[in-house]
Amino acid sequence: MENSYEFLSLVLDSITEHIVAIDETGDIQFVNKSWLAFGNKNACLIGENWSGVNYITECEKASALGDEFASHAVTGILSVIHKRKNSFYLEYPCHSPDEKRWFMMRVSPFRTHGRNYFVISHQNITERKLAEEEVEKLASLDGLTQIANRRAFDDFLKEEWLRCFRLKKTICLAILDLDHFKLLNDDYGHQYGDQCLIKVAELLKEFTKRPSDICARYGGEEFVLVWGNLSIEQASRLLQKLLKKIQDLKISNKNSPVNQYLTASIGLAVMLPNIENDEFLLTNNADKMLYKAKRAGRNRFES
Ligand SMILES: Nc1nc2c(ncn2[C@@H]2O[C@H](COP(=O)(O)OP(=O)(O)OP(=O)(O)O)[C@@H](O)[C@H]2O)c(=O)[nH]1
Repeated sequence: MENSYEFLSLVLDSITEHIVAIDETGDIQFVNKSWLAFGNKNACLIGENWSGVNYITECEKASALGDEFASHAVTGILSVIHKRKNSFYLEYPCHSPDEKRWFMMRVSPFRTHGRNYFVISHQNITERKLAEEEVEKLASLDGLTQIANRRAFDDFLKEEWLRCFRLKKTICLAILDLDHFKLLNDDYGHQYGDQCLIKVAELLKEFTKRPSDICARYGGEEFVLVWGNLSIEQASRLLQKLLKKIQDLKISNKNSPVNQYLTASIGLAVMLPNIENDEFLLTNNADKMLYKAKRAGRNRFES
């Protein structure tokens, strides 16, 4: 009984991985129940009518429609069929309209009755992928304010700099430092200070909404904003508004010589990326402008 076709196909039908076996030409020879059930649930073109269907041709059709993972799958399957690789695996997204899903596809060969066959299995790896996404997100966020941290900011700036270089567009960078924050901490306590940092970060998000923008906690009571493809005039208008909005938060800082409410100083720099400058120079310039704003009396921006 244990060696019978019925017994073995029941075993294959009981596992959750979607399994399909093909021959050297790509023609489907066997599918398990999970593979059929997934196809039926997801309106796949091949269902119960799998006999005589060529798996590689179907992947090529999907690839021609722009599915880049189908194209990788074809390359991988052929590399095992042509013995360039012993096995192949590929992780790919397969999101449905209402849930995120990822699968891992594995291709392994076997030989029987003088012919070569290939098992292609698809395993749902969504749980692992979601956990990885969460870890990635946590690693790029500042723990207190939940906006980007310095590391994520550095990565973003590098990318955005290159993008503006290619597009020949200016990029603006502003470093914002809260004024007399030490007095605020001393007068109202560190926890109050923490809440203020959270409120300011929330506000900065409002000013950096495009995909080419970012706000980040640069360290302590210092924040940084980047706007790709923005002119200095546009950035200046945004910063005027931002300075006002920070004061409008009405966060008490009673002993500040600048204002009874929390204020900020900002250094703004703009550059048209080219081969003679880089993002570090942009940051340095903004830093110098911040210093100028502090010396000029705070609660202002300089560029
Ligand atoms: N509550 C809180 N305070 C912080 C945090 N990080 C840095 N600080 C405080 O921010 C203050 C920064 O002080 P300074 O560098 O002297 O600057 P400042 O008092 O803001 O003065 P200016 O920048 O010159 O206007 C220090 O008291 C730090 O302890 C934080 O995460 N939470």
